[in-house]
Amino acid sequence: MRYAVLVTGPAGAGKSTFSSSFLTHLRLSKRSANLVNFDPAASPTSFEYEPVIDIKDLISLDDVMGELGYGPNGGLVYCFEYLMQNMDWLEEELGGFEDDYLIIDCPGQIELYTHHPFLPDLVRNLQRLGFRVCATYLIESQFMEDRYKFFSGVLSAMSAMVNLEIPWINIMSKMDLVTANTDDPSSGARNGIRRKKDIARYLDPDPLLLATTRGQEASVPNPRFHALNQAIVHLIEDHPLVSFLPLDLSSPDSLETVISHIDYTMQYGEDEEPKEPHDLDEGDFQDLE
Ligand SMILES: Nc1nc2c(ncn2[C@@H]2O[C@H](COP(=O)(O)OP(=O)(O)OP(=O)(O)O)[C@@H](O)[C@H]2O)c(=O)[nH]1
Ligand SMILES: [Mg+2]
Repeated sequence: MRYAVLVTGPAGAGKSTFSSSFLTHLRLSKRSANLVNFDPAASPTSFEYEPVIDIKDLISLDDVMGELGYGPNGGLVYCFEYLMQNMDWLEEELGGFEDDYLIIDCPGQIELYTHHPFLPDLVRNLQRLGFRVCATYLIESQFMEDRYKFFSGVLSAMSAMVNLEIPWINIMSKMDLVTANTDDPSSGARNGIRRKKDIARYLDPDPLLLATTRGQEASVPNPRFHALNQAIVHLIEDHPLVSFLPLDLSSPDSLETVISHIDYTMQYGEDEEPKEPHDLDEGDFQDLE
C-alpha cells in the first residue's frame, strides 16, 4: 500500500517545517518515508531533507517568471497547469516508490486549495496510482489573536475541505508561541487567549467568538457586518466541519498525536500482516522464578 499526505495551508503557516519534523519522526520510528516538493517557488535552502520528487525538476517558478513574464501568482498557476499536462512525468517519478509514505509539501497560495481544480486532479491521479491520500491544512496559532482573521482561516479551511473531498485534518501550528503564555495572567497574550479553556474555544471553533460582545460594538461600524457575522456564526454552528489539532513542535508528544491522527485517517498499516509476538526463550522466564 502507498500513502500520501498533502501538507497544505496559507503562506508561512509552517508547512515545510512540519513536513521535515514529520519525516524525522517517521524515520526515527523506523518507517520509510520520503519528502515530495510541490512548491515551484521553494528555495533549495528551505528543505532539511532532499525531496525525492521535486516539481522544480519539471518546471521552476523562476523560469516561468523570467522567460514568460508571469508574476509570482500567475506563474504558480502556470506551473500547476503544466504539471497537470505532464502527469506522466509525475507517474514516472512515483514509479520507484512501492510501499511508501510520501509527505507532499505544497505551496502557500490558498486560491490553489479553494478554487483551482489542480489539487482535486492531482488527488485523483494519486488515487489512480494506488495511493491512499489525506490532507492536512495548517493555520498558525497567531490567527487566534484576531477573531476575524481566525474565522477567515476557518472558512478557508472549510472551503478547501469541500473542494478536495478527501480525509482531512486541520492543524493549529506554532502552538509553542501560545502555550508558553497560558495560565500566566501577567503574560502578554492578547485577546484573552490566556487560559487553556480559551484555546479550546478556538481549536473547536466556538462561533460565539464572532458574535459581537459588550464593548466591541463601537469597533463594528457597519450593522451589515453584524448581520454577516451572524450568518457566519450560523454556518459554522450548522456545519461544524472544522476543528483543529494543536501542533507544538517543541513537544514530541504533540507531534506524535498529530501523526497518529494522520495514520488513523488513512488507515495506515491496516493491510499489513499482523506481527507475531516475538517468541519467548525459556531463559526469559528464569529471572522470574
Ligand atoms: N515558533 C515557531 N515558528 C515556526 C514553527 N513552524 C514554522 N515556524 C516559522 O515560521 C516561518 C515559516 O515556516 P515554513 O515552514 O517555511 O512555512 P511554510 O508554510 O512552508 O511557508 P510557505 O511555503 O512560504 O508558504 C519560518 O520562519 C519558521 O521558522 C513552529 O512550530 N513554531
Ligand atoms: Mg514551505
